[in-house]
Amino acid sequence: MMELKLKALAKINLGLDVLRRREDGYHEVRMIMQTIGLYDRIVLRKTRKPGIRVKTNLYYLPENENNLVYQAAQLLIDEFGIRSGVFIDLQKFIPVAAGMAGGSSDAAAVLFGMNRMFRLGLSREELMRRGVRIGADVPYCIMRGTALAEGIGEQLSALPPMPRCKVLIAKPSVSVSTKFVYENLKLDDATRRPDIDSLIEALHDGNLEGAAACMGNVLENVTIPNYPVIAQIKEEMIKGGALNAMMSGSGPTVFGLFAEDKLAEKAYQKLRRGDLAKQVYLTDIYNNAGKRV
Ligand SMILES: C[C@@](CO)(OP(=O)(O)O)[C@H](O)COP(=O)(O)OP(=O)(O)OC[C@H]1O[C@@H](n2ccc(N)nc2=O)[C@H](O)[C@@H]1O
Ligand SMILES: Nc1ncnc2c1ncn2[C@@H]1O[C@H](COP(=O)(O)OP(=O)(O)O)[C@@H](O)[C@H]1O
Repeated sequence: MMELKLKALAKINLGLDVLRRREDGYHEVRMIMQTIGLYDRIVLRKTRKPGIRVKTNLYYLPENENNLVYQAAQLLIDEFGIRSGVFIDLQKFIPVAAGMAGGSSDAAAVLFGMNRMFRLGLSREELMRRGVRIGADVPYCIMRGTALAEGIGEQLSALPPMPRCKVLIAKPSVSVSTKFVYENLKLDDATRRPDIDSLIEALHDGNLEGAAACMGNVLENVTIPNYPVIAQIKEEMIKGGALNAMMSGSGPTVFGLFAEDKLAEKAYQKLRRGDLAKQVYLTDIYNNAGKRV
């Protein structure tokens, strides 16, 4: 197999709670992860010339070892002494630095693809264990679907799939670094925390409205005071009929869940015409096979 075409799907966090700060600066989390239908396209090609070459359609993304796809390829080349080279063509559609695990999902796709291309024989779990060296969200991006993520995000348990609904995505043009958000999170009694257990219960019941009502992201305590546009987008989605709307990951992307396709389409058009967010998408919930539910 000389060439593989891969899709790297984005995620949203239906719930995100932080339990404590560890000695090494990382945080122990409890998050509900969900794959959605927004994706980057990756073409992975085997080359006779050794080494890794990366090409992307976004001028501001690195094409060297700072790109997470480069790191994913390097990891397997080193461990397995792979002698051919690889060319990775990365076409980005997932908003960058947005809280949607775009880079992590690209890395996950390359790990998955190289495992097949070079017949390394690694199981999904073995790939996941390697992925965490690249980023806390990489193991989940290999697993996909609906999952509870604990530890720093790498301890995963599958959950019953999120019921079908429309997902409206809006990314305002502000940049927020994940590191900044975690560093500025205060975990005192005044902090509003989501109830992750109730969210899990609603998923077990297949209850969309119940799950939406339990959504919450503790990191909004840091980002909303700094970027009020996030709260404005949430309000607009809820006014437009969303069951609920919330920031994904460390932000600044906001997503809204809609039970009715028509309302979702209307809210999508309105946000696209307005000026709260430049990048606006309407998509669906995806499962762990990378298919729409
Ligand atoms: C917030 C979340 C929620 O899914 O996602 P994004 O907003 O990035 O999509 C994740 O916890 C982000 O995971 P990821 O983006 O893979 O993190 P990494 O690259 O490993 O770490 C970036 C920085 O975030 C902080 N970090 C990350 C994960 C974690 N559990 N605790 C942390 O404190 C650390 O300061 C670290 O230096
Ligand atoms: N393949 C990649 N896609 C996107 N960003 C990447 C990639 N490789 C490295 N990066 C760097 O990682 C940073 C955050 O990436 P991204 O995964 O999009 O955000 P988030 O973790 O918020 O979902 C960017 O600033 C970018 O420079």
